[in-house]
Amino acid sequence: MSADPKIRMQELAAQVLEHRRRYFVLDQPVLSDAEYDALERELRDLEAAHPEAADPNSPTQRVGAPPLDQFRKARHATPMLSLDNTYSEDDLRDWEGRVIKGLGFSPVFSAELKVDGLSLSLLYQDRTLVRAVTRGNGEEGEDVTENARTIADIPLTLPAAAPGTLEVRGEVFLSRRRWEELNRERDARGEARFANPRNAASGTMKQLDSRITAERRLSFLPWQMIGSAAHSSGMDQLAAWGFTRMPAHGEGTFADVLAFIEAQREARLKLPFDTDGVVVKVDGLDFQERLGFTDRVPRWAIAFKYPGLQATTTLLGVTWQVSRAGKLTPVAELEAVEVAGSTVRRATLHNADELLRLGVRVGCKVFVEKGGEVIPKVVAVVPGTLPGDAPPPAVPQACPVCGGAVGKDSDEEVAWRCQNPECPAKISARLQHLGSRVALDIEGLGEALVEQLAPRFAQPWDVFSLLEDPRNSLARLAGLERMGEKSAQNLMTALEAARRKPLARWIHALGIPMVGARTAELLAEAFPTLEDLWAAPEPKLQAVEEVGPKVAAAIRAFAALHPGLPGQLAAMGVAPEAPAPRDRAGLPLAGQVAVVTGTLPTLGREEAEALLKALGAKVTGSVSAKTTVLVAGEKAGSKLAKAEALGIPVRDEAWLRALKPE
Ligand SMILES: NC(=O)c1ccc[n+]([C@@H]2O[C@H](COP(=O)([O-])OP(=O)(O)OC[C@H]3O[C@@H](n4cnc5c(N)ncnc54)[C@H](O)[C@@H]3O)[C@@H](O)[C@H]2O)c1
Ligand SMILES: [Zn+2]
Repeated sequence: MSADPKIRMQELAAQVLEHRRRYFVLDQPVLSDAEYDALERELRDLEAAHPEAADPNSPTQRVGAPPLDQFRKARHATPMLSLDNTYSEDDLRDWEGRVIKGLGFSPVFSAELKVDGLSLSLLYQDRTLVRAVTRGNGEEGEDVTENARTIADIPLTLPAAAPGTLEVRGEVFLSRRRWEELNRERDARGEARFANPRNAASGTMKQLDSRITAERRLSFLPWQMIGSAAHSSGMDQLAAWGFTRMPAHGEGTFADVLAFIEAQREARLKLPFDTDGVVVKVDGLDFQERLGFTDRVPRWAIAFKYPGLQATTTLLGVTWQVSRAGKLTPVAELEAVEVAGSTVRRATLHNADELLRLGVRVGCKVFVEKGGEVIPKVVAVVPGTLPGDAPPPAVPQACPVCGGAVGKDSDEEVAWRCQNPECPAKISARLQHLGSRVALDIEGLGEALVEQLAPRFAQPWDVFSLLEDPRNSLARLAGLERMGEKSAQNLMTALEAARRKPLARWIHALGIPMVGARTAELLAEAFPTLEDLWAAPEPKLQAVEEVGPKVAAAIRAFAALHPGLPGQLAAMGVAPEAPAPRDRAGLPLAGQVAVVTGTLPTLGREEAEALLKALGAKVTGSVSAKTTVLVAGEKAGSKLAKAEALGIPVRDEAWLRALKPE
């Protein structure tokens, strides 16, 4: 790196050009966007500080990259520019300042999500799509009309209300899901992964065979209608003519824009596709025209970018974490890197199959991504960084926590598991489940405490042994990390109360494979105590609604593995509260087996089910010969058909409400 600004500018310009080629032409970047943006920013800043030494042909003066030779080139009637962009609110305020200076007042702004794809210009003549062109270098792009025709969101013809000639610009993109699928196909063919959906979309638009493009199911969202009186009204019109409207958008004052940016910071992460910011535009065309353009960008628009969710870093090693039910998950140990404001040192590699497909080797560089999920993940290897000699990381032969054997439960299973039933790692996952809100709801039994407690117990329910010698337990608990006397006392109180929680919660809390909350509830109704459940032979278990041979076998296996459990729990003072079906006799729906389906006019599914239960009915999830009534709403499907076929009476919400005693 040179200290001489002129030489440094040349270095940077060469790097920027090379990275643009990799990104725009090859669709195989080796930097994250944030890393690339930093290079371009440094070059711009140097050029601004040393205008006399700046190269007039610098890439900062140009848009994108030249069009590819494989495609026919087409000129844009109006240049397709880029957007000025910023990561800071201060810069955004400065931009508003310049707009006010240009116009004399602060106008109405529009704000909408910045979809991370590639821009496309669509030309309609006689209300028919005649040409689709990529941005290219802004002056001319690639004619990709055949490929554009395969995109379902792009209308091939417009309704009579639309003008005969029309140019629409917008973003072509791939959903995250399609990107992942596409990468799997590439893995299978030994091709490098696309680092992100944007690269995948761009690669797809450059397919010479439009049948391939069609298979990949690209999407399109418009962000400009050339010539419309205002941005917002143009977008409304396009929506009326068959285009999809940007999912999040709004118009208003500059303060509204700032609020929109805040609101979208997290909300956008729930969308099925990537967005990298918010585009803010002066809404009115007359004002846009007064503000005009620089060589490269309009003055009337700016992109506010959220901190990039991707970074590149070096893979230092692969470790294995033993998670719930003994599953072994590979974890990437990374050279520390900043991603969206926090330091990332570890990222998930999902499972052994994905690890293999990703093709990582210790020492290579990887793209890591922090999306909507809590745990960052490794998404792809940075092309050209695989060390030649390192072997692929292997699944460990022994459990890294307990040293127990590692295996798969069945051939179809993706996950490798520790086979030791008493592995402390498993105990901690099961203890966490036991205390979770859906199970015994033991307040204070959080992750940090569970981690510390688990190694002391052979089974999760042994946590109740703490109640045997409360004084001693309190002292021990209070001595644990992040615990004090008060929280120790609270935990003891919560444990005491949990001993008398309903039987259904207890059955669920034990962690019997295949027995969820709902099955537990049905079992609790059929077997008033744990002893009864433990003693039940398979046919008796299968007589319970929703319990098939697999679930019955799982219950039997669990009981066989822990034969003394009901007695052991009773000895610790556990006395689950049995459901009270006996006093149901007088209720209007006593003895009925009900199923709810479809959308009811006012009641939610859970509310309707709760009401049915309160009225004495048993509620199940599927229609069978045992069902005595089906409560159906709008859009009821196969359950309704089945009930009708079986001659089961079908009722509606009004019927249910009428039964309810006021
Ligand atoms: N990783 C790398 O190596 C590398 C290299 C080069 C460029 N890049 C990335 O490419 C981008 C630069 O490309 P750019 O010049 O196209 O700028 P840009 O993508 O940041 O912004 C301009 C583009 O935003 C798109 N856009 C999406 N939603 C829009 C909306 N609602 N309204 C208007 N436009 C909208 C349009 O296609 C427009 O052309 C940056 O994100 C940069 O990080 C990365
Ligand atoms: Zn283990």
